[in-house]
Amino acid sequence: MSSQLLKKSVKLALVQLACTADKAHNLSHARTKVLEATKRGAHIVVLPECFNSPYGTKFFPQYAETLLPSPPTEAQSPTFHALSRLAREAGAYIVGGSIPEVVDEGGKGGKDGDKGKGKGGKDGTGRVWYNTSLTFAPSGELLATHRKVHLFDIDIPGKIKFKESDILSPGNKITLIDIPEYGKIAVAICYDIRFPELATIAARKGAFLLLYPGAFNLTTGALHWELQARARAMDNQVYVGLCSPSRDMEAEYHAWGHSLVVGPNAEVLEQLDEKEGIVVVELVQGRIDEVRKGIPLYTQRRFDVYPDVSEGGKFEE
Ligand SMILES: NC(=O)CC(=O)C(=O)O
Repeated sequence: MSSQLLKKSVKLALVQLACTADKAHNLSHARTKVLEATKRGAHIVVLPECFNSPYGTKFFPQYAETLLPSPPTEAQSPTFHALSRLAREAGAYIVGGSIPEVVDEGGKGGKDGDKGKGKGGKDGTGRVWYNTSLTFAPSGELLATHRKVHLFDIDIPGKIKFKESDILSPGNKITLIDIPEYGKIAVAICYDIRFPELATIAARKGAFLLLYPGAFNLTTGALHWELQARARAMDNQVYVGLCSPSRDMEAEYHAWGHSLVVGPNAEVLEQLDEKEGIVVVELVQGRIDEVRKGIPLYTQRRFDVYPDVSEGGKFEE
C-alpha cells in the first residue's frame, strides 16, 4: 500500500459559479467567490468548466484567448492574468476551471494542413481551439495547463446533441501536478471523467485528488454526474472533486450543477444543488491510507492477468 499520498490535511473549495455571457463580469465575480472560499479556509480553489464564457461550440472562438507562448500578454489572455493575480491575492492554489484557448498554427489548415479532419485549423485559417484549464500557485506562477483530452461529442435522440469536435481539437496528455505541501493532484475536464484509464493512471502515479471542472447537462447530469465521481473515487481510493457552473435556464446550455466532493471510500462528502454556491471540504491526511488498508486493492492487483495501465500514459504535449 502506498502511504501518505496526502502529506497534510487540506481544505478544498469548489466554486459553483453563475457564469454569464459577460467575460469581465465573470472574472470579477469569480474573484469575489474565490476570496469568499479562501476566507472559509480553502487552500485549493476550483472554478467550473468554461467559467468565463457560455458553454457552446459557437461561443468558443468568440471568447478564446491566446496562452502561448507563455506567459501571454494581458491583451492575449486577460483570464491568465486575472487568475494569476487572484491566486496571489487569495494566497491559494487555483484550478481555473477551463477557458477556450486559441492557437494560431499559421499556414493553411493547422498543424498538418488537414483542415476539417480533426487535427485543427477547422476554419481554414490555421487557428486551432482547445478547452483548457490553467492551474496557478499562491505565488501567481502557472503550474500546469490541461487541454481537454476527450471531446464531448454525443447524440442522445430527443435529449441532447453536442459536438465539441466541430470546433475544438483535443489535448494529448495527462495532467499531474505536484503541490509540494500536500502531494500530487490530477486535473482533467468534464468528459475526461468518463475515461477511467486517465484517472487510474493519475492515481497510480500518486495523485491523492482528481479534479474535474465540468458542465454536465440535465440529461447526462441526472444519469451520471455523481455516479462518475463516485466510481472514479471508488476505483482509485482517492478524493474526487467535480465543479460545475450553476444552472441558468436562460442560457443555451443548461448545466447540471451539483458540484461535489467525494471521499476515497466513494462517499459523497458534500454536494450543492443547482444554484450558485461554494463547497469547502477538508481532505484528511491518512484517510486514503485508512481506506486502502481496509480494502487493499493496491496489493491485490493481478498484473499477471491484465496489463498495468499506469505503465503507460503521456504527460508532456
Ligand atoms: N460537457 C462535457 O464535457 C461532458 C458531459 O456533459 C457528459 O459527459 O455528460
